[in-house]
Amino acid sequence: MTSTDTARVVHGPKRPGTPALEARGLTKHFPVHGGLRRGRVVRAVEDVSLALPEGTVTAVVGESGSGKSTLSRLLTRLTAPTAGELLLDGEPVGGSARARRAYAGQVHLVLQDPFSSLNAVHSIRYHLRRPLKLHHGLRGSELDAHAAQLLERVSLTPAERYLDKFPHELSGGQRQRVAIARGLAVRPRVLLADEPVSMLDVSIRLGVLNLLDELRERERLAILYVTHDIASARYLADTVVVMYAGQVVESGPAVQVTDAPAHPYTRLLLSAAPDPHRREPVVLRGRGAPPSLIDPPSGCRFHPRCPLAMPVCAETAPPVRPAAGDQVAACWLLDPERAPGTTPA
Ligand SMILES: Nc1ncnc2c1ncn2[C@@H]1O[C@H](COP(=O)(O)OP(=O)(O)OP(=O)(O)O)[C@@H](O)[C@H]1O
Repeated sequence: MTSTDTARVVHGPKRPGTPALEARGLTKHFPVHGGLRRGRVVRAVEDVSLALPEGTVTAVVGESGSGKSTLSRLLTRLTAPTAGELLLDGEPVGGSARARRAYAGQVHLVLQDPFSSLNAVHSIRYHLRRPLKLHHGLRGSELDAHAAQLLERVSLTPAERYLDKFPHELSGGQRQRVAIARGLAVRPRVLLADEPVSMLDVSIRLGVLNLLDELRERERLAILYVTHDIASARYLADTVVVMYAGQVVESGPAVQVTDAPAHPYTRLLLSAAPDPHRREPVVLRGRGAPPSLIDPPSGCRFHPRCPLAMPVCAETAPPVRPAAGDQVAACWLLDPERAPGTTPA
């Protein structure tokens, strides 16, 4: 592969066949409504192309404000894109109400805070029976049998112990499992998990990550794992996609990206030693701040913070280039003609 500035690079696990979900050139600009910058836009996500094949986990990592949540909301269609398109099983996703309902059945969002998605006044039985009724038309004893199966699929066993409990009677990890079980009731093919463990105690995070891994393996789900914690991304994901200031700066096999990062920003993320007790979004203090997404820096958006920046970095955005194998990065250091120690032709 040579410079890829003319061809669009699709980030995500490399698997033969059609991905369950694919994003092409997803872009989101939020209009600014008040203040001095009224009429301008926040460039939250810029031209992101991503493929999520079944049976794989793709992690999107980056510090606070890098656009991770906006990307996952674009993938759920909760946010309308400024540009770009989504393909489900290779077919462009339609805009009709029917197409939206079908999409919502296939692509499920797992929220950070399971409390916000479970209703305190209803039992677990109610939460699980409802989607089974609405989406699959189940009735009577079938409902309880299927609700119990859902709990077993998320390792809440014996199911009878949980069915009549209320959300507040469960631990955070158990609530997240119930929220995932309820999502599974609709039989999705894609799970979008946005910081699914960041609000849980450290001791139970691994259990929920392992559950996601089981679902990937056993049910062949395509999973997007959004996190600020690059160490957990390495643990769970096949592929890591690193975002900075709304753009993908690097992607590739998780072990490769975390063992031998090609982009200086990925190195910076890795050097901010992951604190497993961290609950708040990661901000890399002491090394400058992420840029304004209303007036992003010219050239490479990372150049004002980059310890290795060259003059070209402030002038021209770097194309995405191969680093090693399936690992790619958008950095001028990967250009043999620009890297330090070489003489431009
Ligand atoms: N509805 C909105 N209107 C205007 N700007 C928004 C909106 N939603 C997000 N943004 C802006 O888009 C940028 C990306 O935000 P986003 O929440 O996607 O980042 P993130 O990486 O998920 O951060 P965090 O980890 O803190 O949630 C930020 O500058 C944010 O302020």
